[in-house]
Amino acid sequence: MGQHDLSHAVYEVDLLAPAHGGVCLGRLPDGRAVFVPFALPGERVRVRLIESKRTYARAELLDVVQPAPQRIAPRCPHYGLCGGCHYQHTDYATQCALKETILREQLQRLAGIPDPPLRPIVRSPQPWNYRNTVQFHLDAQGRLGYHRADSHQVVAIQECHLPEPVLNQVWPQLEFEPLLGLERVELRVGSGEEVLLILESRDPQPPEFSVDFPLSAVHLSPAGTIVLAGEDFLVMEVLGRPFKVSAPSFFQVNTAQAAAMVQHLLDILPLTPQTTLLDVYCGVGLFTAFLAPKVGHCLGVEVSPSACEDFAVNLDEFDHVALYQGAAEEVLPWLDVHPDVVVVDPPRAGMAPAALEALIRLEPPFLAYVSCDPATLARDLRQLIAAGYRLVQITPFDLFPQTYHIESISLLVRAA
Ligand SMILES: C[S@@+](CC[C@H](N)C(=O)[O-])C[C@H]1O[C@@H](n2cnc3c(N)ncnc32)[C@H](O)[C@@H]1O
Repeated sequence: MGQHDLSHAVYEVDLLAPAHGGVCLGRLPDGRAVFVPFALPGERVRVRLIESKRTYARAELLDVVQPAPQRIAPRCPHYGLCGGCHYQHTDYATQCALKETILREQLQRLAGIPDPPLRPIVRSPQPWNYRNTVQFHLDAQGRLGYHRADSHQVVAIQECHLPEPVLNQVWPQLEFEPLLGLERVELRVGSGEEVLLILESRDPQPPEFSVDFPLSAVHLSPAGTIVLAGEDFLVMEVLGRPFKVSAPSFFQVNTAQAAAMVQHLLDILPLTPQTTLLDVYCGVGLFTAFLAPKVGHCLGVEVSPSACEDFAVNLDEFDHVALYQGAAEEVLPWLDVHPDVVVVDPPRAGMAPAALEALIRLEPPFLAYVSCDPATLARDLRQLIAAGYRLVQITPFDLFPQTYHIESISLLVRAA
């Protein structure tokens, strides 16, 4: 609490630009930046400060005094309270335009690229009901909900417009006893509409639940995986190719957009039978499976034991594919290969410094950086550019409509 702590002070501000994180930038009377959620550039809004720092403040939206023409009524009654969606107050075309603007701004300001070679965003074919997976938390009464924005408090929900329709048939039927100690309840749907329920807790004892729907169910705890019903995996199909995805393994949540990203990698990467390809953070082998047939030699790096097991099944037909199980920051420094093409697809935190440094030492001529966070992408691009790489193009893919998340694929080439 310093001299700038003006918590609860109310202001009327004009919003100037969208910013990363689902907020809009305005200026307080003292010139400091203020970030406001659920608003649009060009709007005049009344806000109350919730955090006040020396150089910036964060505020909650009280009223929209002058709305932007792009403002629409949100579809969901939980919008604004539930932390899952950030852009339901505007149409899908505007959401996509906001994401392009934000990505450009992050690349300019954080990566130091004055004129980023940004391609148009690839829109999600479904702006609603596109998620093949959904993760809930339980409130004290055992009801399913999501975290409130910026909080771990659970908002029980009655409807959600992001999961695929099958998931929306199943989750309202799930019933749990109160205070079960479950950390997460996840539902996934496979390409054959089979449903997998994943219950996560620290307690090794599987919880009781009831549902009137044929599904597979597993319990994940530090003690391991217990199959409660059916299988412990799903089959996800992308571009006609099936992928085994076990309960703890990562898979892209928007299947149609996963296919678009695979196709984009096939289009932009120079792959020949002489190419050595390295796929870092390869998961269950989504990208590797489509790129491997084009190259002479292929290596994957992945830390999750479950994803590695799935990778071995999914890429079993290829003799020229090898997998290193371990953290990229531990595997890459010891790798004795000279890849021609590298694909990296790190988690939101971006690449660990040791992984990025080791990657630069491998000197791949071509690098595709698949990112789900523009800020950590920009940070890593700055280092790659300093090491002699040039950003040739970057294409955003909207994997997460109604939310602020921005996926993108950057193509970099190394100066000779
Ligand atoms: C965004 S996912 C991408 C997976 C895959 N490319 C796909 O599209 O399905 C990131 C993957 O990196 C793995 N991972 C996370 N941290 C890692 C690390 N330090 N080293 C290697 N893999 C890691 C995760 O288990 C996950 O499978």
